[in-house]
Amino acid sequence: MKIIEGKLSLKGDEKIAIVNGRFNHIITDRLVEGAKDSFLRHGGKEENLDLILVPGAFEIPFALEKALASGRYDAVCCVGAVIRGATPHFDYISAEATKGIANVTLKYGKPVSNGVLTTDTIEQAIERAGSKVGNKGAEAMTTIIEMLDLYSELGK
Ligand SMILES: Nc1c(NC[C@H](O)[C@H](O)[C@H](O)CO)[nH]c(=O)[nH]c1=O
Ligand SMILES: CC(=O)[C@@H](O)COP(=O)(O)O
Repeated sequence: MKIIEGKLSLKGDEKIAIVNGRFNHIITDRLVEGAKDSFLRHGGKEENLDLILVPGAFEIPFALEKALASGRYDAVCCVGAVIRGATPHFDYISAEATKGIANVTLKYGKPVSNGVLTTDTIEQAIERAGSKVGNKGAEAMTTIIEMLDLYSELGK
């Protein structure tokens, strides 16, 4: 059986954007740091990495659409932090952000990852932004690095 999977390495010329929802920036700043660190450690060049900032997770799909439509990027890493409050707002924001990212991704056929935290508590978010559970921003970047290599494997 032939197994086809992407390697965790970049060629060095890949142009990647991070789309970050600034809401809960105490958390999302750490997710961006993790994503950037993963990009550089896997062979990416800092001049090929753009950071696109939007107010919150709800606006991520819009920025993702514009970034991919521009043709400037080989892949996009989305990060954000939706943390439950006292009203049902959490359910709507997290659902729309997730659905929006998925819908836009399918439109362009380029690797996109979803590093948007959806947590019940700030503690859970802290644990996923570079402490006990890891850094979901770094994981999201590593995902598109693997997917970029898989795409090139499949395109051969
Ligand atoms: N509560 C959170 C939000 N809310 C803001 C929305 O994302 C959006 O910016 C607003 O509704 C205006 O359109 N955003 C997050 O990223 N995280 C939250 O916890
Ligand atoms: C995810 C949210 O929108 C949430 O943080 C807002 O908090 P609240 O539901 O208390 O207004």
